[in-house]
Amino acid sequence: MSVSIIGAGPAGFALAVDLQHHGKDVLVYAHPTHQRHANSIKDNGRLEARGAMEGFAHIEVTSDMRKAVEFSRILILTVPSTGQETVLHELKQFSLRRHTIIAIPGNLFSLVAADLDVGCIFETNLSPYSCRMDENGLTVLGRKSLIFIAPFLPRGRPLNSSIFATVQDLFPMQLRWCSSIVEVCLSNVNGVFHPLMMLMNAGRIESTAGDFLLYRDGLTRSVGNAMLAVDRVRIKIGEAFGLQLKSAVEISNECYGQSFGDFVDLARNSPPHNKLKAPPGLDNRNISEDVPDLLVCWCSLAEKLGVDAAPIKAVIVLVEMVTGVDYCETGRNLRRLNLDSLSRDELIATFKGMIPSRL
Ligand SMILES: NC(=O)C1=CN([C@@H]2O[C@H](COP(=O)(O)OP(=O)(O)OC[C@H]3O[C@@H](n4cnc5c(N)ncnc54)[C@H](O)[C@@H]3O)[C@@H](O)[C@H]2O)C=CC1
Ligand SMILES: O=C(CO)COP(=O)(O)O
Repeated sequence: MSVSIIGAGPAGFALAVDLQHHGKDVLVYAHPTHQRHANSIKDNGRLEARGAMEGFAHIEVTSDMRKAVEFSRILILTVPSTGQETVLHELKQFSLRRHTIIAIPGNLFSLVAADLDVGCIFETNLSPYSCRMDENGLTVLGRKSLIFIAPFLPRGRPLNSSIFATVQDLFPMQLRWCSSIVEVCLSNVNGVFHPLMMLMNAGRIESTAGDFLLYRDGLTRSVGNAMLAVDRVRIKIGEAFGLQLKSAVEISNECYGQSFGDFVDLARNSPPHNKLKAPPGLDNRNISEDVPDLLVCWCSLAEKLGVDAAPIKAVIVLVEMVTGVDYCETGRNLRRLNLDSLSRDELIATFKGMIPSRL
C-alpha cells in the first residue's frame, strides 16, 4: 500500500517513518514555502529518529502536488489546520474522486473542503505522535496506541464499507470510530491544554524565550483549574449533540494508554508531555491553530446550541488582547464552516448517524 503524506513537519515525518516501518511506500509533500525540515533531511541524506521510534530512514520528499496525487489514492494531511486551506488550493486542480483524504487533525476540515471533488474525507482528533524536529532529526516523545477518527458523509452519498478496513489497515495504531466529525473535533484536547498553558505562562515564555518545560513546569494547579472550566464547556457542547464525551485527561489517557488522575498529574508524569519545551514565543500553533480552529469553532457551536461558553470566550478574548488578532473573525466560526444558516435542530441533525452504527 502506498501513502502520500501532505505536510513536512514533525507529525508528517513521524508518520512517514512509522508507516515505512510497517511496510508502506510513502512520499512526503512539502509545500514550496514550507521546506525547512525537508531541506535538512535532504542535507543529511537521511532522517534520524530518536526516542519512542529509533533508527535511520530514507524518506522521499516532493514539492510537486501532482506527484503526491499520482503516487497514492490515500492522501494524509499533516499540516496544522491553519495550513489546510493552502493545501486545498493546490488540491483543487485535480480530480480526486478516487482518492481518500485523512486530515490529521481534522478540526472540521471536511466542512471547509465542502466543494472539493474527493471520494471521501476522514478526520482524526490528534496526531498519533508527540514529536519535535530540528536540524539533527526527529524526536518522538510518545506514540499513541489509539486515535479518534470519523468520516464525513454528506447526506445521500453512500460510503463503501470496505474503506473503514482499508483506513484501519493503514494505521499502525487502533482507531476509535466516532459518530461524526463533530465528536472528533470536540475530542481534540489540544484546545483544552494549549491556549491556557500559553496564556497563563505568557510572561515566562517571553522572558525566557521558552526555556522551561511547558507541561511539567507550566501546567500547575491553577492552570489546571482554568482548563477544567474550559473542559466542562466542551463536554456540555457534546451533550447538546447527544454525545457523552470523556474529560480531556481521560481522552489523553485513552490515546496514550495511561491512567493519570488530573491535568497536573499528567503534566508532571506523562513521558510524551513532560519533556516538551515551551515555544520561544506566543507565535506558535498552540495559539495560532488551537484558538481559531478549535476554541472559536467550539464557542460558535455553543452559541447556536444555547450552551454557556463563557470560559472559552474568556480565553479567546484574552488571546485576542494579547496578539491583536481577531480570531473570532478569522477562525472556524459557523460562517466559515458553512453552518451559519442552520437552525439549532438542523445543526444537531447534520452530524447525526454519519457512520454505520456497527462500527
Ligand atoms: N507535533 C506534535 O507533537 C503534535 C502535533 N499535533 C498536530 O499535528 C499537526 C501537525 O503537527 P506538526 O508537524 O508538529 O506541525 P508544524 O507546525 O510543524 O507544521 C507541519 C508542517 O506544515 C507546514 N505548514 C504550516 N503551515 C502551512 C501552510 N499554510 N501550507 C503548507 N504547509 C504548512 C509547516 O511548515 C510544517 O512543515 C498540527 O495540527 C498539530 O497541532 C497534535 C498533537 C501532537
Ligand atoms: O501528544 C500531545 C498531544 O496529543 C502533546 O503534544 P503537543 O503539545 O506538541 O501537541
